[in-house]
Amino acid sequence: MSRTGGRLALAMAAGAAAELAGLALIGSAAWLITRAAEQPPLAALSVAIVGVRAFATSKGVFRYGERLAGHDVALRAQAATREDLYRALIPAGPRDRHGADLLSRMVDDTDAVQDLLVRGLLPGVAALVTGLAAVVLGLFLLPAAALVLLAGLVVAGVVLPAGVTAATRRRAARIAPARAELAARVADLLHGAADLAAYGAGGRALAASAEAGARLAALERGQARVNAVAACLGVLTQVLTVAGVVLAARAADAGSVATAVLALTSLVAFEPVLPMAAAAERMAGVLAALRRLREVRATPPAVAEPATPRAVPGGPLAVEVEDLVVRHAPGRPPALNGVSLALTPGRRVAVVGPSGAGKSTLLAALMRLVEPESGTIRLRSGEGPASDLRELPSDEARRMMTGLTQDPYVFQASLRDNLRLAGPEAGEEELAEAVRRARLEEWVERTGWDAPLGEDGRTVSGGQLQRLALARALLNDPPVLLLDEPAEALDEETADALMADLLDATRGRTTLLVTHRLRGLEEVDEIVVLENGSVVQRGTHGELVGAPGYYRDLWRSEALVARR
Ligand SMILES: Nc1ncnc2c1ncn2[C@@H]1O[C@H](COP(=O)(O)OP(=O)(O)OP(=O)(O)O)[C@@H](O)[C@H]1O
Repeated sequence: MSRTGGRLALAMAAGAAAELAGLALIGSAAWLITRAAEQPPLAALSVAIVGVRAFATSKGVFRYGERLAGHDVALRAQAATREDLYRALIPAGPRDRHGADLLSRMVDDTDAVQDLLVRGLLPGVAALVTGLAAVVLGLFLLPAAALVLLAGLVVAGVVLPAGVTAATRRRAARIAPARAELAARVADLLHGAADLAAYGAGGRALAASAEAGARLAALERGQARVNAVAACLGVLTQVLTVAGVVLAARAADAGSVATAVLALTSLVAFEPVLPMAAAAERMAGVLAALRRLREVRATPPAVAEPATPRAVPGGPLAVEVEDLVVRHAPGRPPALNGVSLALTPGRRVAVVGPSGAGKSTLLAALMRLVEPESGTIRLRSGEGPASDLRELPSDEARRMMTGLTQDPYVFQASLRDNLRLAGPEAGEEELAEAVRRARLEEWVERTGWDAPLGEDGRTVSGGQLQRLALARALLNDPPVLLLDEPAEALDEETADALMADLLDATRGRTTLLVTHRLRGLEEVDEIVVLENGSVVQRGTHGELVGAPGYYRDLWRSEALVARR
């Protein structure tokens, strides 16, 4: 048996033993009290007295053991499920799923795994064992009473839970998505607070959240009503069964001792059985949650990992992109349509083009975040043979070619830790050097290395954010540096200063720079102009401004803006 199986068996055994001890405690106590009323010699009661003490103590010990082992196994199972989800999500990427929905799956739905064990399986086993034990005891004392008890237990433990399941199955399947919807609305309210306030749309967004909340509340109220009715019916069944047992004992003239033992053990036998109706309701939700988790696990990875990965080439790397075609979804026009370019060690290539031309898609293909439909990306070190990027493990490929992403994220951590993310081993000297090259030292001097940076980087200006991201990229120092729109969303002056510093800092590094601004590109070795996923022009800045086309037009309009 696996270790988890062993722990589960231990928890089930402890739970059943605790319920059995409870049953035996009540049975022996009932026998002791009624027998004592007949005033027998004390010796006739001594075994029962010891029994009562032993059962009372052992019940607590077994209950403690069950809680310990049960929660241990449940929390381990929950942790393993979360780990499994992370593993499934990392290669798939967050592409099609809303963050809040994923978070809700990660938190609420994985709780379901815990409930499956703690509120489903373990109490179910304990209820079954206790019910059977009570019926067997009844059979020895009075078969007719045992049959009444059996009927009552079947109603409370099987019929009622089945009824609850039937009444709530459809609603339960809607609760998890409704909770995810509410989480998504609340996340929108939080993250979009500034935009909502700017356009006076806060009221509508709040109303939409309130509606989502009301939908969830209505579903949960419906569930709660079914639960309440089931709980009432359960207690009614318990009372009627005990009354039936007493009547059967009276009719058979069983005597006061046997009647008391039968009545009280019947009463206690219901204790673990009654929560089964509520457990059935929860199990319907648990099954829906498990289905949602399966969906996430079944998300195919964004890129296929090689069956037999090749070793990553060492030393300075050349990158050869040939006839690359990338389509984001079947049936959509290709985002890249036959792109070829070469990056040789120490050279800088800039990719420019209008919005939607495919620039970010090219970087995504280089970072192995999307699977090309055709064409190749090869890495070559020195005179050695080239390796196809697809033959390398994808995280190794990302280690070789990475850098400044389009939306750099600032973590809620100190400035130092935000930088260390890209170089965990970096010493103070290296951190200071990266900060100096990204021209951030003045800011760092002012704020200090340990200054906490706020959520979503709101304490950081746009220019500082891009420089922070550049410092990270320089610290990480990959063989091939990729820079995606580093001057995006900056004002002219800040963008000019950043581009000048960036071109300074990347001199002599193998760099692919995606940009929508042309100023400074005199410095790069080659410029590739992309339009509609294809290379329409390539050359140096001097060559491109001399030829009609997108580059010259943009250059002229930039010059006009600069002159104003
Ligand atoms: N994840 C995606 N799923 C579907 N289509 C996508 C995805 N990412 C990009 N596209 C589409 O692919 C095309 C190229 O997009 P890409 O982001 O590469 O352009 P870009 O040149 O980087 O644009 P920008 O300068 O605006 O960032 C666009 O038509 C875009 O709508």
